[in-house]
Amino acid sequence: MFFETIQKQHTNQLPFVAYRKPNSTEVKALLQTDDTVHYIDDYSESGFVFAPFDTANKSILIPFEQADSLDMSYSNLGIQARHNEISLAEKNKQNHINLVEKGIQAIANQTFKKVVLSRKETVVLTKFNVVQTFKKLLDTYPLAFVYCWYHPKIGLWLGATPETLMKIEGNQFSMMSLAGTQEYNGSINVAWEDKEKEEQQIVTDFIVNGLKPFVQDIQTSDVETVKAGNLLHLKTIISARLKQEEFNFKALIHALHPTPAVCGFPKKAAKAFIMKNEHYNREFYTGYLGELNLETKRHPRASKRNIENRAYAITKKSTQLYVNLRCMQIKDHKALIYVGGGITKISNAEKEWEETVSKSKVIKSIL
Ligand SMILES: C=C(O[C@@H]1C=C(C(=O)O)C=C[C@H]1O)C(=O)O
Repeated sequence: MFFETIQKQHTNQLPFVAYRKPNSTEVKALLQTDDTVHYIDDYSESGFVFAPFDTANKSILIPFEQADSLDMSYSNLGIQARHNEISLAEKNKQNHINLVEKGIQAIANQTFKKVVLSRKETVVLTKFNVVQTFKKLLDTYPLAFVYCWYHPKIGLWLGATPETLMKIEGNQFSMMSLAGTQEYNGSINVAWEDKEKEEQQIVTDFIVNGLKPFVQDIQTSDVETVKAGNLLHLKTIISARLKQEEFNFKALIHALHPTPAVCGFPKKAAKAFIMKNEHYNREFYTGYLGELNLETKRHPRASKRNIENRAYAITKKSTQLYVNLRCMQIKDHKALIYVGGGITKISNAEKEWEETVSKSKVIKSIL
């Protein structure tokens, strides 16, 4: 029923999102009942947010109140997509290498310390089915946040991202610093080079500094190696307590998004370089998505003698946002696959190209 309903919603050209959180067997969906485009204004809204890279553009909301919600238990069928070798257009390669070299030069000129440079790759689809593709992503990437998002006036996006932007529950707050990439070759006990360590440290430092006006008791975990599909990354979790529950969410988002995991440092100079030199529009790639101000009611545990307690429910608000990576947009019978990587002064352009090729396989392998 669940997948048929999504299919029907898509056929009827009505907005929806279907998603599964990392390591979970619950797949949820929100189905909007008309095709209005709802925008985020001050982040007090509640619903599923779909935000672009560029904060100059608006973030879209599927409001919980104006959508039917569905959920189902879905377990991994163990189907693993094959990582086929794909022939690559040489033109893409030269363009990306030129872009990365320009970035390295700008770092040498001290315009910024880090920049994340990306590209878009097109795969022509001979056959495509939205539900089948979503299921393949669910089966292949159980540890990722897997989603399928559709709005007839905006587009169709699917992805399997390894990166959490932020989680807020009551006044508990956490963010992930994820950067540095190498191919997974059977073990996560690997050594990392200085280039990867530095680019990840830049993200952690940026988050810790940017958070200071909003939180207290900041704690930073040890740096860990994590596996995401065919890749390994470096990860740190930064946790803290919000100074107050009614904080300025809009100011927090503007201070932290886009982080140097997807943009660069300092943010303003790196973003200006991206806008000027990438020569394509990232749209929602390297934006973020997820549940915003989801209210859940929990009944306190009542003892047998204390049945009347059950009448009281505690309402909790939670927000869980993910960075939109390892994603694609489906448009005109084509899959547009978005991939990028962090550049520092010691980057090697050829290696950066290969990193984007590895990242593109996450999506290509399920097409
Ligand atoms: C930009 C992407 O990924 C980001 C960049 C990484 C890197 O530079 O090593 C690693 C993880 C992500 O923070 C992408 O997947 O397109």
